[in-house]
Amino acid sequence: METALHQAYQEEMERLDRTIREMDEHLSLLEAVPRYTGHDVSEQVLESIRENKRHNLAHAMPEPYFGRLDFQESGKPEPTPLYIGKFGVEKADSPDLLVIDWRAPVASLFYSFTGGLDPAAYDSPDGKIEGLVYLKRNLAIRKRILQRVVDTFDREENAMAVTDEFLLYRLGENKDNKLRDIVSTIQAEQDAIIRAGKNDALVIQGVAGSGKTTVALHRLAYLLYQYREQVKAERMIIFAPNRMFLDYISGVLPELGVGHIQQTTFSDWALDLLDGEVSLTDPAEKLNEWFAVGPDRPQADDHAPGRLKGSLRYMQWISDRLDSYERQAVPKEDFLPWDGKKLPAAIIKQWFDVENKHEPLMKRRERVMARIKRWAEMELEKVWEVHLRKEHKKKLTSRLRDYGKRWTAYTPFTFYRELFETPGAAPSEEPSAPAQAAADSESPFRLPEALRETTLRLAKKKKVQQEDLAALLLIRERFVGIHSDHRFDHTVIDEAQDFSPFQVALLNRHTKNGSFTILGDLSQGIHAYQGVRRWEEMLDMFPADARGFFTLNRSYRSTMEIIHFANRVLERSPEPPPTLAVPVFRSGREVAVTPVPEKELIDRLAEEIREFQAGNDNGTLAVLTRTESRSIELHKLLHQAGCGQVHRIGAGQQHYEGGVSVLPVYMSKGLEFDAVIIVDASRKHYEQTAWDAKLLYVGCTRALHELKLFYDGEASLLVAD
Ligand SMILES: Nc1ncnc2c1ncn2[C@@H]1O[C@H](COP(=O)(O)OP(=O)(O)OP(=O)(O)O)[C@@H](O)[C@H]1O
Repeated sequence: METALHQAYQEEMERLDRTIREMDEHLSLLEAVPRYTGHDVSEQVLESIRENKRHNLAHAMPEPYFGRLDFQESGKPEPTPLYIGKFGVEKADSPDLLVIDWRAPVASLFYSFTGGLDPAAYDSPDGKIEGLVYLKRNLAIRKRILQRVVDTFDREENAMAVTDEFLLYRLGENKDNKLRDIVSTIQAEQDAIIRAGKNDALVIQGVAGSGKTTVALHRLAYLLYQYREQVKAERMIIFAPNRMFLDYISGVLPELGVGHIQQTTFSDWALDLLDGEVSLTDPAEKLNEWFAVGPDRPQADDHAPGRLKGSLRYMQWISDRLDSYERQAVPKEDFLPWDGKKLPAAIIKQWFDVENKHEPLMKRRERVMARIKRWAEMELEKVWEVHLRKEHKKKLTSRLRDYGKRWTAYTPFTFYRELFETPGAAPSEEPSAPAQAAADSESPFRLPEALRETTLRLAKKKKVQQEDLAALLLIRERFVGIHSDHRFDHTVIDEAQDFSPFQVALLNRHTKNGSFTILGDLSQGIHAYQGVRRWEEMLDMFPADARGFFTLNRSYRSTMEIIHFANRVLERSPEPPPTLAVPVFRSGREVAVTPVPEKELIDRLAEEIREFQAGNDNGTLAVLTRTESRSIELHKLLHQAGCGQVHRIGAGQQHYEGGVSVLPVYMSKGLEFDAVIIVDASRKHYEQTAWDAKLLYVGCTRALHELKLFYDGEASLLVAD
């Protein structure tokens, strides 16, 4: 066995030497060709191919490949060793490949092959290709030096390695402040998602740490490679919960050689489209209200404002209002440019309804108004008497102005605000167009009076809440349409359990062919006042033959001890989930639930932080609090206790710095830390409710290697022995 390993190592060293030499030579040849900057199109194309090769060679050189698969295609005399890397690399003197891009069809075998002597197959552009796998080998190369060789399958022994040594090695590493790529250790169930067809809306339910975010980013890189003629990076978009999270994931795509993909939050994107017409209320206010401790917290049921305004019924209600407005927008009176001349209302309506039918509403209004003016001017030319014509002209100008006033030009916000002006949406004496429309509707949807009042009160200050944004964008779409710059080839929604069906339906209108990757975890649905309860709320929006539902149950982030502990928290919830996370076989320290009286807390935390910093150079540690005010308090006290650099993460945070951080649990969602200390894990702070269980679950599953919980008084029933 030892000799076999030694031989394999020797063989791979030689192969690596040859590969790097060839790559060096190839790069030198390409560098020797002067860069073309002229206007000849075919020369430009050749230059861009050369530049792409230079880029790939330069980026691939330090770690040219990470895997080898010996595959004998049916009908071929012998197996061919295929080397798989982050970038495809051609030989200098032929189009043959030295290294195969991980996204190429044949490379899928490296990920999907899980052992056995039976033929394996992959989908190529020419159809299914079958053959036999002889060897699957992982290789770690760092800075051009071969460091490890691990065979996970050898046909002669017909055995798949029991544990994926390579995966465990990667998972055991400490993490810094950025998420990393996983190309060398993508698992079969993740690969199936990454390579799923472009024109499907994929919804992925994955337990905490199952690689959802990572997989979604790899999927983007795959789509760009596989459908390079149809999708462009600039027309792909990732929606994430906050800017700090975007900063945290920002390294993965460049590592995969992919740039220029739009990355935003739904609020930022919406406010940008609304051209600064409205602003949002401070999100911290809402978070503090929803995440308050004890009876002060509002009920997060279907009547919560976010659930109501995020529902498809609300979307329908807005849409009905717009339909009604469309039916009634044209004034009912004829247009009289001057006494004795008339443009019948029926004709104006015909211009609006038929001739400009496919234009958005405000454009139609503009066009029809211009046409009325043209008509009147032509009529004016027929008047020969000069002084009469002058008089008519004057009249025309003022009557056009009056007519325009009767046909209000709304902005998305002014239209939306008017919907809330009439109590109970009942018609007033002189109803405005939207209020009249609201009254006319047969839709059974009624907005609760209190919500109407709050919305109106804020609107008077030109403020809205996050849950109003989808409605405003829907109105905007009907008023001015969607510009091609705002249509996406593919849309990723991360932490989608916190998105509302209305938001997804709206994004669907901006996304070509329903091409989506929607990922989340219902067990982490801590924003229950706005998010979904069941994935069907989103899935049902897409045609049955153009959607896919995947589940990821293996958790890669945390040790077995942490996952088992976090699972127990969910099991003690009044609403336990149907499936729990399955950890990979990686063992670490036991989770500690320790009583720490309040007066000793700061000293104890300071000691933990110092100990951690002494043993972990670039490690990350998080102190997770139940509320934001508590994190402000602890941050200050730790600072006074001389704890050095401790970052506080609040609602408006833009960057994640790594190191030691203090933050409320709800802000930690999506992030991960080498070690986590949850403070206030007491009965008072975490009750045995479904929501608190989710909150605590999120906190526990942020830890990679070590988890501690401190409580004062009685431990929460969710974690007590
Ligand atoms: N196949 C893999 N190989 C190596 N590491 C992996 C693999 N899959 C996931 N990981 C690691 O597991 C961790 C969790 O990944 P990620 O954040 O993408 O999961 P998630 O499902 O989005 O988590 P959460 O829902 O808890 O935010 C990351 O450190 C990631 O690098």
